[in-house]
Amino acid sequence: MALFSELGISRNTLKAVEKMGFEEATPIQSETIPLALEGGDLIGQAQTGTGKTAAFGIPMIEKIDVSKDEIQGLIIAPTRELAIQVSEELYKIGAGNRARVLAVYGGQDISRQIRALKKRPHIIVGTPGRLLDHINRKTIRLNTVHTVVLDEADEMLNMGFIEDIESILSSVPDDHQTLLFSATMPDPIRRIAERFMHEPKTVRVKAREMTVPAISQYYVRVPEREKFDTLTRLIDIHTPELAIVFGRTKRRVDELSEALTVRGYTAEGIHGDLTQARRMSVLRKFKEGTIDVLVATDVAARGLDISGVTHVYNFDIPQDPESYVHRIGRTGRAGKEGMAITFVTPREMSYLEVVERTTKKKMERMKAPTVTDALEGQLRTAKEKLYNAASSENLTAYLPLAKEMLEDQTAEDLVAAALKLFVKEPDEKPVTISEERPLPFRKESSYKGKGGSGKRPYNRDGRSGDRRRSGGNSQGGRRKSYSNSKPKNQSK
Ligand SMILES: Nc1ncnc2c1ncn2[C@@H]1O[C@H](COP(=O)(O)OP(=O)(O)OP(=O)(O)O)[C@@H](O)[C@H]1O
Ligand SMILES: [Mg+2]
Repeated sequence: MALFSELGISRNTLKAVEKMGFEEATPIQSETIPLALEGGDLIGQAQTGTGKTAAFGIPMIEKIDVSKDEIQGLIIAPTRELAIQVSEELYKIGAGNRARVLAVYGGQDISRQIRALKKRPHIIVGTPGRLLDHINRKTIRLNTVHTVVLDEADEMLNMGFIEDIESILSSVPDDHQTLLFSATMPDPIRRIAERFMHEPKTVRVKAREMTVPAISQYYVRVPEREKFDTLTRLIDIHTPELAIVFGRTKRRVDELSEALTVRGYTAEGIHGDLTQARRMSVLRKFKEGTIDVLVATDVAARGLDISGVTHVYNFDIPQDPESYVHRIGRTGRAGKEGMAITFVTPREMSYLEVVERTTKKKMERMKAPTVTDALEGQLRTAKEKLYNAASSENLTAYLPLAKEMLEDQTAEDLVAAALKLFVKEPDEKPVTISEERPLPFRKESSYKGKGGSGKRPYNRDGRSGDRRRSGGNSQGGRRKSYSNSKPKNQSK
């Protein structure tokens, strides 16, 4: 860790960073900020949640000449939510300089964006589709841009986005500086990236593992049809502050959020088929804690920084190791702890090995809890909470009533009742979760990294996760529906 004041940045920016509550620079920040300030191209790779946004945001703000009313910085991000989040962070970093930052993304009224563009922003943060739209309408001109950032660079240079990126970059002056950042950078993508850059330097924060140590990682071997009960039991035992459940397809997400709601959890889903207004309102409710469980496709996997996410459940194991890294990286951010649990069906065990080999980290096996386990787990937590409250809180105000109650009822009955109030008993309300086709069986050695196979259908504008498998195994006719009305009393 280094001090921001040692990194050669202006007083205004230093103050802004201090106001954001940052005390010391993270390793990726202290390594890349001075380098980026020198002006060369740069690839920055560091684990999720380690402050890559400020690592490119600070030098970008430093390079903006606010006396010029022109677009000087361009940041491209794969999803709308991420574009908004990054623009907010840039706005904070640039507050001391009064740098104007604007986010442009699909799903928002374009005429509103055109009006905002008339205020002459210095920095534009956008999703590829909407950026191209503005370029074609000539409502955005990039001929004054000197710095370009691709956040989630590997995703942006993957199939489906690369043509958009190429065409956006073709309207930026040749001598611009390019900064690429991501937690993952598979080799085939790195080679593509280098084509876009001029003698790039690579900064890779040295870490033995690709994931942060603050996330404890588990897998549960569980047959497809037992996944839902396993999930609810785990949630009951873990009592997450905020949890994200990742599903493979949009339909999966809809069914899961519906089923969780039926069983008494406050859950909502987010995926690329929802209107932008809906996506934003779900995310806002999740950040505020109005909903505890966010069910999502990979649309929420990259870059989103939501504090308080303590648990990530991969209801379906992701197809690519990179997706795994980004999904679980929604927890364990900025030095906080987190837990990630991945469900693996017996047929999909080879994917687990691929993920582990890529991340260089073994997941620990966790047994699928039975109804009894779930109850015992919850009772342990309830006991702890009661003990803690009894020993650490001031109970004077409650004692008179407590004494009174003990005259009517035995202490045992009252404590038992208090415990019961903490516990969510098994709920048997019927829910429907369609069976997902397992990922195609593959021999471990056949994994070659993504990016070369053209498997991702082209679809513009930030619907990251949903682009991937929207055709394949999502709505195929091979699904079986089953009704999960009676949870089995035990599962293996
Ligand atoms: N120097 C710092 N000190 C304290 N907190 C920081 C610092 N830098 C960034 N943060 C905070 O850490 C969190 C994660 O930062 P950020 O979103 O930039 O991570 P990231 O590396 O881009 O992760 P991802 O790979 O998931 O996109 C944010 O809440 C950010 O405000
Ligand atoms: Mg990021």
